[in-house]
Amino acid sequence: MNQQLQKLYDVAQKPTRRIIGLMSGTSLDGLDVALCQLSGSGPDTSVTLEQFTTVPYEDELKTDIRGIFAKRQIDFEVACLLNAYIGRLHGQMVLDCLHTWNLTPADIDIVASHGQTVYHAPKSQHRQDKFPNATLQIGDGDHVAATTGIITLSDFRQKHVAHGGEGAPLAVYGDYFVFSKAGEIRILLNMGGIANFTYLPASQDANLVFTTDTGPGNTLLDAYARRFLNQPFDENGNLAAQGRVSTELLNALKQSPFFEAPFPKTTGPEVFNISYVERAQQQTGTTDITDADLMATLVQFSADTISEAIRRVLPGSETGSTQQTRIYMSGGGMHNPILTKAIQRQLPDCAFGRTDELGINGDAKEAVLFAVLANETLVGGTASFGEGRSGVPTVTMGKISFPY
Ligand SMILES: Nc1ncnc2c1ncn2[C@@H]1O[C@H](COP(=O)(O)OP(=O)(O)OP(=O)(O)O)[C@@H](O)[C@H]1O
Ligand SMILES: CC(=O)N[C@H]1[C@@H]2OC[C@@H](O2)[C@@H](O)[C@@H]1O[C@H](C)C(=O)O
Repeated sequence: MNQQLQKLYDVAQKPTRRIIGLMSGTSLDGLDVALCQLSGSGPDTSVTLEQFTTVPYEDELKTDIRGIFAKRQIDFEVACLLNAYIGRLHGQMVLDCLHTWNLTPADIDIVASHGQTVYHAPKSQHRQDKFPNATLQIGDGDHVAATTGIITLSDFRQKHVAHGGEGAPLAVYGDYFVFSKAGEIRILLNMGGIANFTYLPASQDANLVFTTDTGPGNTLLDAYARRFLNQPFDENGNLAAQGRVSTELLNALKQSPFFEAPFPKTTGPEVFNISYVERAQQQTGTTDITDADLMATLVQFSADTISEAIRRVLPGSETGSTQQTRIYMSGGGMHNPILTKAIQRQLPDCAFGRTDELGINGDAKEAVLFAVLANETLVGGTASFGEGRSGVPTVTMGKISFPY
């Protein structure tokens, strides 16, 4: 037998596995690297986060990625070069982290690499009958494996699409396996570039679990922070705090068909970008509002669309429960007090916390997710979510790259 195959077989049989989860999100802030210890699978998954760091991206890399990111027309050579380059770079970043943590590649069983999303096109967005849902992540897993010498699982989203999903949010698998608790209605709210949540019923009935994107999280805030402040983001919502919400603009921003569509649904900066905001400003004659007012309006837009989506699953809605719901926040948006306070004001009946209180650092949660997904591919694969009726196909994800 190929020795690498034997190694994989051995890893799958170990009582615990050390898996490094890698996530580079739509904010392009850097690579999240989560070293996890995992045992069990499916709802019996147990995960301990041993180490976590975000390796920041150099400005030049951000510019290169932005050249092709979420754009319908791009320089294809750049995409081709970045696919290999990002794979190698992520591999090198893993090696640097291991060095800092006084570990070697031999201490790690698997790398689980999300790659960099460069385009996301669910059918509801591209509207071309003959084409299925589609999504594209680059940073090829073979390069990660060859650079680190560690067996790598990557490109997790394609199997989800192949089984009728939109390729996202994948968080639902990890959220259900790791955070579901009998007797508690939990909502896991992640606020990255795009916001999404997973609904976990108190019954823990997998058929009732579902997940959806809600629309923009930080993506528009970051785009305008770059323009107005020459900063990657509006730290602590400082600029937004100085502004007043324009109700007319806010209402126009909420007119996207995305918000009318039923759950589950996904989106990205392909839809929610500066052009989208500019069109809404032109329609409402608000092109001359101050930078602070625009930022305040965009924060309110994220907060409203997040809370309006969550409200649809609260007691009194179709779930019929009267229990209090606890919302566990994660992702960079949880550090923006203007955003979180606006959400809390809109959902006064909910209790709020962070996933940190469930043992997983909210900044690390998405990287941990990919370690959980890789673990599931190696040792699980049987957890069923109601035959995909909830948009959560029962599949294992990730392609296997041997280093040699
Ligand atoms: N102190 C802060 N004040 C305001 N915003 C913050 C703060 N810290 C982080 N953020 C926001 O969080 C973002 C990074 O979030 P995160 O790393 O979760 O995004 P991502 O993983 O790239 O996104 P996605 O989940 O869409 O893939 C920053 O770009 C910024 O908008
Ligand atoms: C296509 C893509 O990369 N989508 C991301 C993005 O970032 C947040 C939101 O949009 C989410 O749906 C998804 O990532 C997380 C990790 C997910 O799949 O759960």
